[in-house]
Amino acid sequence: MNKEEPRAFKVYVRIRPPSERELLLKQISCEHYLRVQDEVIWIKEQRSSLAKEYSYSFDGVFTESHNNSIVYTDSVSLLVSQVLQGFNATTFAYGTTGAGKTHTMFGNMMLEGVTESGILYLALEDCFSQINAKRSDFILKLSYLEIYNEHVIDLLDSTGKSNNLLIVEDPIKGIVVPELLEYQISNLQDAHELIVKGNQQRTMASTAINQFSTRSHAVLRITIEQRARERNIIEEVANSKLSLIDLAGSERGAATENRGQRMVEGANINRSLLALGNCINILTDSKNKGKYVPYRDSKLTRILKDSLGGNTKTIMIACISPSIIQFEETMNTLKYAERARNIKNDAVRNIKEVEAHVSEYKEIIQSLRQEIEFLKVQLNRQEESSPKQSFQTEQTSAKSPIKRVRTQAENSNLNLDDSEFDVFSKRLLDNFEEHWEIKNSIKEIDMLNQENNAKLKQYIGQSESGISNRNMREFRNELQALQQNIKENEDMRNELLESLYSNLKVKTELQNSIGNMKVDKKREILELQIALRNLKLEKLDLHIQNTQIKQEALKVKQESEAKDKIISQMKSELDTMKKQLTKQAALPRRKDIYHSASTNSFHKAEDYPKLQNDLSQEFVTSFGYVSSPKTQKIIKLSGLDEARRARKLELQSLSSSKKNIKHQNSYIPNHPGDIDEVPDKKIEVIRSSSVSGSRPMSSKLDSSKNSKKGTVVHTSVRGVFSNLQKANERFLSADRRRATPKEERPKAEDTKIITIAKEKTGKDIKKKEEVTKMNLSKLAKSLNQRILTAEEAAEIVRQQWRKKPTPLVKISLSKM
Ligand SMILES: Nc1ncnc2c1ncn2[C@@H]1O[C@H](COP(=O)(O)OP(=O)(O)OP(=O)(O)O)[C@@H](O)[C@H]1O
Repeated sequence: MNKEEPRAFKVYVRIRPPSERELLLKQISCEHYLRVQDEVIWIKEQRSSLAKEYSYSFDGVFTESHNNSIVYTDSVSLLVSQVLQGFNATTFAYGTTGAGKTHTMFGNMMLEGVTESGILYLALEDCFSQINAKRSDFILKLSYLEIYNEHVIDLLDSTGKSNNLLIVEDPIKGIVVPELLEYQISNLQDAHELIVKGNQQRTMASTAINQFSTRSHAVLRITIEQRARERNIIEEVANSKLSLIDLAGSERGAATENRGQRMVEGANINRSLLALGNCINILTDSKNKGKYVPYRDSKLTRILKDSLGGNTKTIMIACISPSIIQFEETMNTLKYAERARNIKNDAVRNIKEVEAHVSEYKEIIQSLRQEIEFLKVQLNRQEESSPKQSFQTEQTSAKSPIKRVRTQAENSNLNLDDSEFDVFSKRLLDNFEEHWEIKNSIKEIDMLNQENNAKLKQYIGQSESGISNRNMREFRNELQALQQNIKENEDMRNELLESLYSNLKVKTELQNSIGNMKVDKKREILELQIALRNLKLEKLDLHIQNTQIKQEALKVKQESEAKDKIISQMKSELDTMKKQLTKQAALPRRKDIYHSASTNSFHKAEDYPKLQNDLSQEFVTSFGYVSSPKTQKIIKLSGLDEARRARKLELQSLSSSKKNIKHQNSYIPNHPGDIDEVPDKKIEVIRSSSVSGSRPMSSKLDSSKNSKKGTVVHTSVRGVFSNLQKANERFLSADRRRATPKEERPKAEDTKIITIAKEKTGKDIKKKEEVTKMNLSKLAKSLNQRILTAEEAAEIVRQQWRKKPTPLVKISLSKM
């Protein structure tokens, strides 16, 4: 089993051993029906001897010979260490009823005399032993809930009052159930006691398939707060959560033979598993980016939202039966599980979604508040009005689209007994909550489609401006998928609007019934229940607002820190620039020193590293003149454009002060120190550039003006000399610019090159760089010049080197 794979969503399959009943009824023939090969399961159709065999691949497959301990070590154990590093993690067992989910998660803890611990217990054990070995302080809290018939119930609240809790998407903590009880645990024993307590409350029943069938989804959650123990370490707090989930089993009505309450449970279980399947289907297809994921379709998918498309490392253990009778169910589970492997958990997306929800909540709560107000007004009105005003039609509110039609039957005073009242109250609150969920879903779709439409605009803009090198087919597919998703989101929105309409109809009926209630006390209770729900929402709203404010404050703080960093960077750049300018002002003096230090105008070899350092700085600042594309990029990246501009101005003023310098043959001096001292001596034309470089084309052409014979245009120097040669070139380039009067500066020459190149090659050339990209030899030939080979150039350098024992290095070629 590959434990090191970085995927955040992994799927394992577990085949349980055959039960006594299955063996008795000879429903097992594993060798023909199910085959396991490493991480692949082969399943054979049973219809004929030529039946097809299908294969499904997973992150691991466990067979009947693997007990819970092996399953844990090879799959979930890695999650525990990750949770202790600060990651969120979830493990859930999935499968049909009786496939072994509860056994996998709890072992036979639910039964008398535990013989095999489940993954949940093993994970906690591991957690505590790892914590003890760590040098941090941990605070562990445990909560335990079940989702039964679409209600969230706190299994640790023995009063039984926490039976319909709200699920909220907290901007920081992710999915939470704020009213859920959390108990701090400090050892395994504490955890065990709480789990046993919770299990006693869990809804279980006997079905035709499973004697101890769990009829609800159970979510055990451990939240972990971690602080470094050492005092000298900056205090960091890591919060993470480990969720261990035992899902209720999917089931076919016919197979379970369920009736009455069991059937209602089954329908709800199937509904939530169907919703889970729908979410998985959308999340696993890359074409579905931007498509609405209906997490709100069930409480299960709401709770699992973090674990499916969010910032959580998740392991799904799909449990299957070895019985041939379960062929269809096993096939479905395997298909479902293999598909789930493609889920990609994406932390960034999750955070973004959470942020978007905060403002939505406020609006929805506001509208709910208005509705409750309306409800209260209606109740008051009802009290005031005579009971004999029986048949009437009225508008519920100026803004509300619902027309309230009261039937005679409704008007006959409602006298509910206590159990009827409870059912009524439950219907009312369910309706209230459904309303909330539908409205949230619509808001989410609207937001998503807003984003999608903005993307669509971008796509269309792209196609209008023409996609140069992009694969057209790929582009069209993406565009099509986006359009399709927008449309499907719209369809979903329309469906939700219909549901909202039905919800409002039911709500109107319920409101009417409240109005007709005979016993004032009961009416009051209902009113209070609604008010309570409303208050809870307000509390949540405040909490979310508070979190949002904190987040914004944090963002502002981070932004201002980033700004401070930029400012200090800019300051240090400014300092560097100032230093360079000071150096520049002192340059004539430095030239004198260089010159007088060596009678033959060359520097001593030992001066070279220092010189090279000085030169490279000058080279950078005289960027406008020397323009190797790589250097340009580096300079741009380092943000020195500004420095360059300032430097340019400085150079301009320097060169204008030298306007009177007499230049004899070429604008290229032999050496920095030569300009003032030896204006009349024969000046050597210095060429140094790599063939592929874009540098001093201007000098080449200029020097070739008077020449008919092959004047050297380019020399190519490689090997040991190339670095020295480049440094020399930089030196000369920087100096050349300073020494060259404005009118002779390469800019004009660049234009000249381009013009000549254009004439000679017939190509439309706009930039100097383009000239170098052209066939240089062709250009050189047309200009009656030739390019030196690398060997020739190297030889020239070697000769120079031999002649002068301590040269800086330069390639000095006389004009022919
Ligand atoms: N790996 C296993 N080893 C031994 N017995 C197992 C194993 N898996 C399941 N069983 C047994 O099979 C029966 C059904 O298992 P379990 O209750 O775990 O199924 P389930 O998938 O949770 O069903 P439901 O969805 O109805 O709750 C139980 O008696 C259980 O002890």
